[in-house]
Amino acid sequence: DDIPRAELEAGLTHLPLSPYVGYRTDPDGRADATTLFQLAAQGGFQRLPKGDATFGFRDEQAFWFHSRLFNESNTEQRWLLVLQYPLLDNIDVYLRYPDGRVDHLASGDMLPFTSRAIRFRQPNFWVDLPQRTEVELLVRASSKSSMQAPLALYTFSAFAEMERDAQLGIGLYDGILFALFFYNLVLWISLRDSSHFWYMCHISGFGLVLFCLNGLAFEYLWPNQPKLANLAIPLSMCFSQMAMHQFARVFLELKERWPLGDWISRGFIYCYAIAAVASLWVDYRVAVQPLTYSVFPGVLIVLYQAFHAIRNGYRPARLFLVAWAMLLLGTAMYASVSAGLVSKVFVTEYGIQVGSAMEMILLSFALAYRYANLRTENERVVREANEQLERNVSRRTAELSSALEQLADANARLRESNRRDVLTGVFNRRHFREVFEHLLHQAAETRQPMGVLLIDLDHFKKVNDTFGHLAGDECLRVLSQRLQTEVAADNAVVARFGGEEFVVVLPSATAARVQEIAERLRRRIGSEPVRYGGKEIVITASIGTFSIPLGFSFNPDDALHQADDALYVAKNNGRNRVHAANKS
Ligand SMILES: Nc1nc2c(ncn2[C@@H]2O[C@H](COP(=O)(O)OP(=O)(O)OP(=O)(O)O)[C@@H](O)[C@H]2O)c(=O)[nH]1
Repeated sequence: DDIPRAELEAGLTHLPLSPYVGYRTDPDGRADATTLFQLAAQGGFQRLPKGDATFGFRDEQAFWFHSRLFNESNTEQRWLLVLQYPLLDNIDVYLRYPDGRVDHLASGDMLPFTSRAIRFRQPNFWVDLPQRTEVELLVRASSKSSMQAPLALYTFSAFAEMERDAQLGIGLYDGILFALFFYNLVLWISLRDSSHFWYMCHISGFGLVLFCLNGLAFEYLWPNQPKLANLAIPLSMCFSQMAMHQFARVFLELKERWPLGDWISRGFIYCYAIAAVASLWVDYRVAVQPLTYSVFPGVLIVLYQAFHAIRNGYRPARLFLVAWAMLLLGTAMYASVSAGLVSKVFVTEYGIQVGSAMEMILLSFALAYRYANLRTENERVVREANEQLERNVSRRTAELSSALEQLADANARLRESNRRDVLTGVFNRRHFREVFEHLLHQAAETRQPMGVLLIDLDHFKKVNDTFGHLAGDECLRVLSQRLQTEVAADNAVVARFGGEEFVVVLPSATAARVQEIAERLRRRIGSEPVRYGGKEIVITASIGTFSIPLGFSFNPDDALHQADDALYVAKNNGRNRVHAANKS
């Protein structure tokens, strides 16, 4: 019998019972207290493994714990026995006093909350420990959840003090979660970014799981519905895991950035949806055990997704990864306790709270960072679009003004070609008429003399007949060039008047000057034969001139008529000569 008895010395206010507890498994759960008290007397109980009542998921129907309590000198006689794990289904406490009396107390989350000594999230019992009396404690615990039965004795005041601190911690934690929840609710409503919505789901799912696990959900949400309290654990686990994967999908933009990772997340989400529905029917243990274990690969895959995103240059994933590492640490610690891998100490028991609180806060930062990132990205896109637009506009403007220039140019050329005779390049008759009218008007106004010459090539029909029409064309071209160069110095206007007939207007020229120029032109035409196709074509011209007397005003038709008459005389007088209308 090497398990020591728990001795309550004077001044002691609380005592964890693990070092003083022996345990025994009850595979079919049918053993009764009387038998177990006998077994205890025979040393049939073992010390706790690693000195700690944490066993993980076990197949045995029940566990029995035995301890001898001896109030040696403590003035406090009424103690609170607390079972510091809220998820045990049934707990039976038997106290055997020296006089043979056995008290039986029952609690656990399969009984309504009111069965507890104190309304508190962990099962608890009043235990009378009179001074200098050994009381035997026998506890039967059964659970479909992980088997943990850390027992402790508290005086009422010590319990109140301990609980104050614990409630403060829990309040702080839930306060952080509530604040982040509502903060992101506001962000979601105002920004309409679904990542905030999934973050809220992630927070509330996670918070709900912890609320169930630490017994507060049973205490505050459904104190009289033990069944619902038990069902809430697998359901909230499924919900929190679905929200976690969905949040990761949205935050890390997996659909666009890593479709395979997206598919894996969706796979997890579908599995949890099925598990949630299944947990309504299947046994609690069957549901919770795989769910607890599935948290490991689930969190790891999200961790890997974050790594993947960082490797592909997605900056917001960095903070996400740090946040996730915190959660991973906390979750791993908690799950390890549940699985009985590590003992229950502060860091392992509250690691999940600390880790997840850090995670939630960091994720909130990550969301803000992501938002800022998106905004900068949007601004960049808008700026680039604007720059592109400006470039396009100035290019189009340049194109347009060049087109306008070309058009103006083409218009000018068109206007010019409208004035010119196609064959010879000198002004055509229509333009000549406009200019002539203007010049006549100007001459009358400024009282300047002016001359007009009508030049008709002699026997041009014969040229065509002899040398061909193309040769005739060449003659017309060459002669009109000669006319132009000959009178260029006199500001003269040269135009083709008809087939082989030209007209020349000489502004400011006196009658003598008109005669002189006409004579010069006639000589120039006749003196130089036109060369075409190796042949020399001699051409002469008859010219009729009309000098407008000073101070007289003529209309174009009358003036031309005068010149034409003179030309007619020149022709009749034998051609190749000049005749002035004014002389006749
Ligand atoms: N090759 C060519 N011939 C032209 C053109 N325009 C008119 N002619 C010819 O010029 C000739 C003018 O003939 P007519 O009016 O009889 O006068 P002509 O033969 O010059 O005789 P006179 O004027 O009396 O000396 C015609 O045979 C027309 O075919 C042209 O653009 N090119």
